[in-house]
Amino acid sequence: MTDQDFEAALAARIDGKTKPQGALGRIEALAAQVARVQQTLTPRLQSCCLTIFAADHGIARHGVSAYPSEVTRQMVLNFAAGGAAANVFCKVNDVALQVVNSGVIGGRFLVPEVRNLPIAEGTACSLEGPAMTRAQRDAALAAGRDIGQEGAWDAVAFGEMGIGNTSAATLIAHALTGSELDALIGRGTGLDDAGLATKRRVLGQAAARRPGLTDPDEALAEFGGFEIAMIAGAMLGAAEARRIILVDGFIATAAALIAVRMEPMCRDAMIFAHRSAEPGHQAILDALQAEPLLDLGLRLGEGTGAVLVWPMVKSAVAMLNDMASFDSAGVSGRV
Ligand SMILES: Cc1cc2ncn([C@H]3O[C@H](COP(=O)(O)O)[C@@H](O)[C@H]3O)c2cc1C
Ligand SMILES: O=C(O)c1cccnc1
Repeated sequence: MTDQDFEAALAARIDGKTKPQGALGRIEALAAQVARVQQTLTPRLQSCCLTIFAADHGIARHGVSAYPSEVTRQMVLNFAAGGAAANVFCKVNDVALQVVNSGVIGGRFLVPEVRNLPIAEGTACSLEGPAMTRAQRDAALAAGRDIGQEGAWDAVAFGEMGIGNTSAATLIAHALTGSELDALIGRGTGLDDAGLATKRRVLGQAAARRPGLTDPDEALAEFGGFEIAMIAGAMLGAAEARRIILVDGFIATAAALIAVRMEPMCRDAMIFAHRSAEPGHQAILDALQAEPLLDLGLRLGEGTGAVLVWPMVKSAVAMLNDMASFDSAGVSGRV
């Protein structure tokens, strides 16, 4: 079947369902996207796995977050114990969850629920030099790519935990979108006005080290985090495996922009879940020409927003597969 024939058959199948044409709005577009990714008019969308990547950030020593770096490790143990927002949302929505130590300060985790794949115990501080070496970046991308391809999941979501990672994502967004740095900086975990002023000063100094940087590989090494690099790699791997990728908030979307700049085709597999309350998210979404499904004022990360849209995407595919057509149900068409 040619692409044109496939598109015509897909449109006919959706328009033939027992509803006024277009009446399921963006649910129809979602169903069509999944059909295109899987290259079938009868896509399958049964299983989803959220992988949360966790890592620490050298820049967090400079007062850019409302919380200390120790929270990264403490939250990983909370994920392992099942107590975080991401755990609760996964359980309710039948999404599997795994946690990866991409580079948390304090060494390996000794609980079986955490996969230890650390690149180092946190990045270097991007105020002083590159956050990671090129070798570390490439190792993180490769580890992520493997995770994006493993298993038999129909859909995947990627979350993150890393105190200071709104700073890393903001610096990446500045480099890759060309938006003014100040317009991208937000309060992250809830900085007060003094904290926000500090964050503006610190990020301004870090960005000034590499003015005019636009290359995604370079931006990732200069400003990234190990969790952000692994998410970008995982998205590349998942797209290659023709999996649907549910893209979470500000940090996950910054990783998505890196992945798309590295390999534009992977954009086709991405479903953008929600618009984060972090102000820089919109600029990244614009750069990706993405209109997210939800706008709930979320500003948590962990993959929480991505998991919330899983039932919606599954519903779209059920519409395509299970809903009756005018013909099959004997319902009269338009006059
Ligand atoms: C208890 C707690 C749970 C979290 N879960 C996700 N984040 C989110 O907040 C952090 C980014 O914000 P910033 O750049 O301001 O540090 C990341 O760890 C992100 O995953 C959390 C933050 C905290 C404090
Ligand atoms: O939208 C996000 O991903 C986000 C926003 C604030 C803090 N952590 C994550």
